[in-house]
Amino acid sequence: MGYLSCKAESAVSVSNSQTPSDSHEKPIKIQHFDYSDLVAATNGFSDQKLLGKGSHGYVYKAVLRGRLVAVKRPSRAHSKIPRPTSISGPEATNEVDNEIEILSKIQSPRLVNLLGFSNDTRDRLLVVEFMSNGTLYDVLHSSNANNKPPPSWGRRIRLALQTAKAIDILHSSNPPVIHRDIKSANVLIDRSYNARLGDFGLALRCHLDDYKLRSTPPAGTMGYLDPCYVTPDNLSTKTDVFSFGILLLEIISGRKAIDVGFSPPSIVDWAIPLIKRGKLITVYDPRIVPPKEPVVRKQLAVIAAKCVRSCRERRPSMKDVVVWLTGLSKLVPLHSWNNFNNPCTMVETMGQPVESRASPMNLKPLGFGEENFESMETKLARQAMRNSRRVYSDLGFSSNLMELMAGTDEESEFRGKADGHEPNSKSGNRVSRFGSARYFSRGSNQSTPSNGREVPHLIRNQSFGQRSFICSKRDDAILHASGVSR
Ligand SMILES: Nc1ncnc2c1ncn2[C@@H]1O[C@H](COP(=O)(O)OP(=O)(O)OP(=O)(O)O)[C@@H](O)[C@H]1O
Repeated sequence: MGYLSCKAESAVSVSNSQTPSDSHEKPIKIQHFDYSDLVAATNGFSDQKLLGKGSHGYVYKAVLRGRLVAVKRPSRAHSKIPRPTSISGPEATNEVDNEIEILSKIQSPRLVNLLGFSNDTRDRLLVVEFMSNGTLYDVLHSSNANNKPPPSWGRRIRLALQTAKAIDILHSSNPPVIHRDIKSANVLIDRSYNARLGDFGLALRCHLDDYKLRSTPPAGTMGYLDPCYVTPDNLSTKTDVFSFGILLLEIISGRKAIDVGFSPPSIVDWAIPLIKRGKLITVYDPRIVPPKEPVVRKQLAVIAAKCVRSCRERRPSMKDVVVWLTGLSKLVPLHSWNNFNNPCTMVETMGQPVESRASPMNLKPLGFGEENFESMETKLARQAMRNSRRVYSDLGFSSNLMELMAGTDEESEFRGKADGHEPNSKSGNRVSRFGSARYFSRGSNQSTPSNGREVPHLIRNQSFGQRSFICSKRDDAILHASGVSR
């Protein structure tokens, strides 16, 4: 096939000298596979081995050298035509070499990593890590068809965070990599239900002033494409930030980026006016109860709104997004996404939808490749969870929230509320901290150290004594909750 180039070979030699982003993972040595071995491993590219079909070609399941892998084969029929749902970028034929070139220089547990490619230059095949749990698109939009419950909020935030980390890794590499095709169909779910970013066919690895960037026509997928990206020199990392914002809206709402069943069909045109008017509940996926914690509800929506700002200079960096989502992941109870110890008790305790009980997403133990989210506080929180306690952890998150919610025109409707939520504020909202909780009685700035006493249940014991959690304003209280309660 005419699209083959020697770029892949040179990329491999570079790759072996690279260290992966996560030092605990062994670097993958990119291998050359005999074309005939790949044909044999896919039973001659049989339908039984077919995992899926994209606009660039077909993906097959195979076992190679004792390892389960995915083999990507560009379609000749599609090799010369643009992606059907995409705005045309480089020809599909170049995407294979592009993917090899990019992925051989960057490896991470947050990416669908390249394992090798075929040595036959007429039919270049990519061998990448096998992702056994489909795509984020499937998780969000095919759960009804598969008779699977939609993912819990804890799970969704975690998938969003892992995707954000993947993009941040790309943007932080030198030279930066701009993915250009961030979408839920390109986020794959591995065997431990972690999100991994894949499909680097359109990615560009270059500095912003490189000729390569300035000479590459805009590309991406309709519904996710940054409206600012109309000429090559408009490309920046903020282009990916916009697409991530769309993906986050998709995670929040459970609706597709473009869905003619909605008016307006574009998710951004539909969701952002609702968010600006403070109608957050309307934006949340109707299939499950929205996140209980108002701060989570607000902040998820605000992060998405910030990412899709029309002025790209005002969009956050992916690093900011990672920090914010990390804060949120710590506010959402661990057991809504890690409830394998006693799922039923936890689901009932937390008032999460009952369907979560049956969810393999929720019941599957987190295993190999799991992100190490366990700071000291979350370890304590996990311990508390085993004792059927409710856990929150803020880890200084409140200040991020203030920064996030205040000070911008777009979020002005949140500003008043955010001010009222300031920790230790005169409004008397209490603050508690795990292990050394300080209770603030309503209407008082006097605090009392907890000396390790247990904090009563925030929601159930609404009339708990003088040192209450101001349960009549429990939403406010939750905002700063960082303690453990029974
Ligand atoms: N590494 C993988 N492991 C398991 N399944 C995969 C893997 N990569 C892709 N697939 C499956 O193959 C399908 C097609 O993937 P592919 O990347 O070719 O296209 P896409 O991203 O869905 O669409 P497009 O190419 O238009 O962006 C995916 O939807 C997924 O179901």
